Amino acid sequence: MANSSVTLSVKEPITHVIFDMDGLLLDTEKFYTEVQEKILARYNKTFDWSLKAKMMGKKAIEAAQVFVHETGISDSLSAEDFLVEREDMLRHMFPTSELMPGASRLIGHLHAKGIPICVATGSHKRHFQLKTQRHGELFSLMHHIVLGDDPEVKKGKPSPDIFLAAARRFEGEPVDPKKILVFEDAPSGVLAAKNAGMNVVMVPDPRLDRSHHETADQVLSSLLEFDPGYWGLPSFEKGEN
Ligand SMILES: O=P(O)(O)OC[C@H](O)CO
Ligand SMILES: [Mg+2]
Repeated sequence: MANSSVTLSVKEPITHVIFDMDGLLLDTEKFYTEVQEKILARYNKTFDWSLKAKMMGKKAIEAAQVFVHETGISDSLSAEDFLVEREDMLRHMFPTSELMPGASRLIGHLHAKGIPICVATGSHKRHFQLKTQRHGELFSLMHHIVLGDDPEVKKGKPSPDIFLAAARRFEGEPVDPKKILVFEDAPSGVLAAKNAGMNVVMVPDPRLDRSHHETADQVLSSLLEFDPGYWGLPSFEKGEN
């Protein structure tokens, strides 16, 4: 993590914000973990956080390839068959998705202050619809949403593709990446934001190895801890929630 004593005088004030979705705005990473634990148990193997760290944030097929190869089950289960099997369980779980603490307050605040905000998620369209079906009002505050199966997203995170596509879709002149703040929970997402030349606040699951924190500009244990003023964004009003 960068030295927190760095002051605003050497940092461009943030004008635009990009949010990751799974594990950052929505508490959906637990569904992937549960399903992957179940599948691996069949092969007498356990799913751990070092494997989770390599999969999270990625496009479905990219994560699936990591899963079958890293666990050594690729001769018995192809990445494509893993996705079919996983899908059957996930589609029942996703509609129950809940917001992460502080997500609603932060999105509402930035929107009310006129800060352009958007989502950049590795999730594809069908999963996005299932996960957000109870949260339409909140997601409607986003200027735009870039999904993992968007034609402009050639490669998933840690490629910068998705964040560069998200930046291009804001109104007006091209936005300097140094003025964009990305919120991420996944190591691949943090790297993608840095590869795009952007600032990144990481809100990692506490079970993730701390070595993954080092690339982020700031690490928080919850969105509730975020101080907009530190980044040159409008501060929360007293009592705002
Ligand atoms: O974290 P996101 O929103 O990029 O989503 C990526 C996958 O769908 C889940 O890890
Ligand atoms: Mg995520």
